[in-house]
Amino acid sequence: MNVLVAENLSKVYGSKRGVQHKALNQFKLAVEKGEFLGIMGPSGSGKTTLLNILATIDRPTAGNVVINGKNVHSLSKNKLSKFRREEMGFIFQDYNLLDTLTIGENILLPLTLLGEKVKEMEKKMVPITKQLGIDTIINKRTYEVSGGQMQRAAIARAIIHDPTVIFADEPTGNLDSKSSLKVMEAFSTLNKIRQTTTVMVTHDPFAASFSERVIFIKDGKLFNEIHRGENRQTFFQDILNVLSLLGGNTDDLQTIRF
Ligand SMILES: Nc1ncnc2c1ncn2[C@@H]1O[C@H](COP(=O)(O)OP(=O)(O)OP(=O)(O)O)[C@@H](O)[C@H]1O
Repeated sequence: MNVLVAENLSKVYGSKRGVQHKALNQFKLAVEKGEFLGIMGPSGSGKTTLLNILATIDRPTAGNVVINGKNVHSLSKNKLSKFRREEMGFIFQDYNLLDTLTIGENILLPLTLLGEKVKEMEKKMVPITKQLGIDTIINKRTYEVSGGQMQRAAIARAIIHDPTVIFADEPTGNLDSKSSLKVMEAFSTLNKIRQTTTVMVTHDPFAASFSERVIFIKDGKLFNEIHRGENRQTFFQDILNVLSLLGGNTDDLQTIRF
């Protein structure tokens, strides 16, 4: 069953000089329930534009996004805010945790906004923080924990209200290779256990190799897509092969971790 469908998405940006740029061109995408999808492509290919439109942060020039049967860009402002709170989770490169709250309070934020009882909230938090290996740091502040721990807390926050879909934007962008491994292992395991649909944009082939399918974008269009088999290492090599065919910004390949 598809929980996220994008139909013929186009995005045209205008420039000050009146020149138009087509960042997305009739883009189609269908994501199945529980799938972990990676989106890759050279700098400027349209990844962020696509993620922002899917996550309702930006609007398409043409086309539709249907999540859980709802045409999200046609919802009223109030209905869209409610939909975002209940059905979406977000993970950002720079974690976006609030420094004034403890790690636990940050994780519980989506449930606090939904008005859940404290006991219920804590019951939900325990298995998730254990799974992510951050159950011992919930009373700490952000400045007392590492980047990897902050990103695992951000993952817990994104998943705690059981959203229909999680959108992740470069989740390993600020992490070293050891932390990236821990974060991606925990993230993909949690995604499998809870069957939470995940859409992740990344430049990092190592992070992408934890997805079940990777789509590659070039000039606002689908360039290729590959599926993971049993072996993550083989998938990693397959991703590198497509990236070398794709060309683009060679800086992207300098961050590769083997
Ligand atoms: N607000 C905007 N106004 C005008 N052009 C834009 C705007 N946002 C993006 N673009 C252009 O649209 C194209 C796609 O940009 P986008 O940020 O989606 O690419 P990307 O694949 O995410 O790149 P990167 O990997 O560098 O983040 C680029 O050519 C970019 O310059």
